[in-house]
Amino acid sequence: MHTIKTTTGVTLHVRDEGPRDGRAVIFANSLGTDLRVWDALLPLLPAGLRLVRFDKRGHGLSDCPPAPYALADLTDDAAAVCDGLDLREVTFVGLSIGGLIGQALAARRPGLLRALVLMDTAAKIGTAEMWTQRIEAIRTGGIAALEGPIMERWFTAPYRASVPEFRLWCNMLTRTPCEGYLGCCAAIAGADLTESTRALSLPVLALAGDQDGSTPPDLVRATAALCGADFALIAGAGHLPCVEQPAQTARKIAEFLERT
Ligand SMILES: O=C(O)CCC(=O)CC(=O)O
Repeated sequence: MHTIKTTTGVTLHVRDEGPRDGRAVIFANSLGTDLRVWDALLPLLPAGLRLVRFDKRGHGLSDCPPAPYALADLTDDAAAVCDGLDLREVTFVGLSIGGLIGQALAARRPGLLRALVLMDTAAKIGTAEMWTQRIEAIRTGGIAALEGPIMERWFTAPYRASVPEFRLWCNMLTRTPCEGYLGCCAAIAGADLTESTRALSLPVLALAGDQDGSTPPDLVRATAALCGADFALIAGAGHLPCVEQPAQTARKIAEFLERT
């Protein structure tokens, strides 16, 4: 377990595993999850990689400054993790809002990133109106009030019906600090990376769960087309393919690492 303190004084929870001289791969989690979202995936990746993951602000064990956050704040945090660990030629794997952070970091620090994996994400996620409604609903009823519909977007029906760990993901979501969740909602609401993502020139792989209800496959495919990314569907997964189909997801990432 490591900590990185950003220049604005936010302490981030970081895990840094694998050989220090291995190829650096950093993972950024989604809204309402923490770095445990990568637990099933990481052991399935090729040996010898340096695997770094962190809880974005307001999630997991990282500090939770008051909402709202801007995508630039979250991007600064990710840059602070890379710089704090002296990572070079980084492959960035970002899930949903983590993918927004990856796109923004690739545009801002082209020399830092070697390749980008965009998992169940887009250059723009939802509309400002949709996020305002979600923020109001959570201010009124808490995150628990939205658990049912969020879980329908995150996981396929068979997973929700029969996998015991499903309850743990519900708990992770509803135990996310409200302020952290709302802060990140504001960051997503204000983010439209269409133009900067169109200008990216690094290798990009876009992945989408074929039953993702949050960032549906067509939305992810459209973002892939913007930056000339390879696109692949993960069969039998919702918004979190790294949880629901870790072996398929690991295979796609391993093939991408092999050729980049
Ligand atoms: O998962 C994210 O990071 C944002 C996209 C989203 O809306 C997730 C959800 O359906 O709650």
